[in-house]
Amino acid sequence: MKEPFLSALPIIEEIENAGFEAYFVGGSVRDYLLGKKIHDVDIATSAKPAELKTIFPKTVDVGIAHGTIIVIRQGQGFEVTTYRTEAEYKDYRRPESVSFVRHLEEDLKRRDFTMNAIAMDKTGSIVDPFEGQHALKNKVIATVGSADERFQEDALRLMRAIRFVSQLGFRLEMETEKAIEANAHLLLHISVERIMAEMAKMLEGPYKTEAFKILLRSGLYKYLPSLFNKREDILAALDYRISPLNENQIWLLFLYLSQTTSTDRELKKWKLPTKKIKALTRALDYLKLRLLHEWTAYELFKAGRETGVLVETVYETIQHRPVGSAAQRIYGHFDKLVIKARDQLAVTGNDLLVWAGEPGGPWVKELLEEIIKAVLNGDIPNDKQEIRRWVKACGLL
Ligand SMILES: Nc1ccn([C@@H]2O[C@H](COP(=O)(O)OP(=O)(O)OP(=O)(O)O)[C@@H](O)[C@H]2O)c(=O)n1
Ligand SMILES: [Mg+2]
Repeated sequence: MKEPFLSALPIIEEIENAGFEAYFVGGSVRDYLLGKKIHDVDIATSAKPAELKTIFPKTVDVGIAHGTIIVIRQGQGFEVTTYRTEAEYKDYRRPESVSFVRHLEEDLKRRDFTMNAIAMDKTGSIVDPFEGQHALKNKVIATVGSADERFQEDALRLMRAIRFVSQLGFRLEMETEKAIEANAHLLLHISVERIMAEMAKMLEGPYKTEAFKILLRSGLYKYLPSLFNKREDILAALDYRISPLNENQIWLLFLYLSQTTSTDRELKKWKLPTKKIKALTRALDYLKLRLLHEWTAYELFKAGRETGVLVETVYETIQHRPVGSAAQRIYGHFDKLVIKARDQLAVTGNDLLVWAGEPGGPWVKELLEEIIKAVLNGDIPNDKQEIRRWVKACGLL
């Protein structure tokens, strides 16, 4: 067995030594069987949280009502969850509390998709009562048992199904897709934060074009917080071009396509971090300029490298051109800028004050800006005396 399972093995062994069962479950087993990179291992056990606490001296309660604790071993944390069932799902969300059960199969039965309902013991043997391996082999996403029931237990699974399409390129089994359509409205019961977390993963997936198609076809898009939710026309027009774009690039493309006049409000509805909202709003302004003309040295300097790449990539997408060389082009442009940061300018605000012999004020910042523009545009070299001469000659001082 390999990492990261290897370092979690002692946890399973200690639980077994205490007379209980424990298995690797969920995404780690799925990704392992797919030969993909494994993020975090989840362990499911027949031991209840209180019993786990007698086995392990160091634990952290993270979701004890859901039966999840973190076991700390040699400074590393492992999520261990007691077998549980769907007895008390309410309001189409994860339940407030759960009923614990003693059999693995009962636990696997209430998981979302067959590919996520596979368990693996400490020797690497697979327990797969719902034919999850078959689904992996056939690249199919299918719910465990009744699709309506699974989506009604936790409507976030509607989004999860589609984000797995985006990440894995699998297709949805027919009943599962029909149930997404029939239950789409239940997404309204799910918090924006949880929807956003799935959306972020969806936007990073290599098969996002397909995911968007299903979002549209199933009608699920109508129940998203904003931006993607009203524009059937835009969603229908998205094609292979969006597949190389990352999350930020897609938000920017969408802001542009939607022609929204209230970027801030639309993005706030998704509860995006304020910093990200600001960055996207700023990028949208540069994108509008870029659509009018080629970057000027001053604009690129003001935008900065990262925003420059973001804007240029989306610009190329809008122009129906491949985005492959956008970043390199911006880096090349940026490298040629006479100054790349304000502190590289040969004069400071203080110099201006001394030259003018006048008290400070907004004029200092304004004049510095004029100088920066002139230096970047190549009107004057970045040299203190030359700048002084230029400022005087222009009558700016
Ligand atoms: N709404 C949900 C969320 C999770 N699960 C179950 O809990 C496991 C772990 O959940 P999570 O870590 O959220 O997702 P993963 O499938 O592990 O995907 P990822 O690789 O993105 O973590 C899933 O595999 C699935 O068995 C579920 O049944 N229903
Ligand atoms: Mg996981």
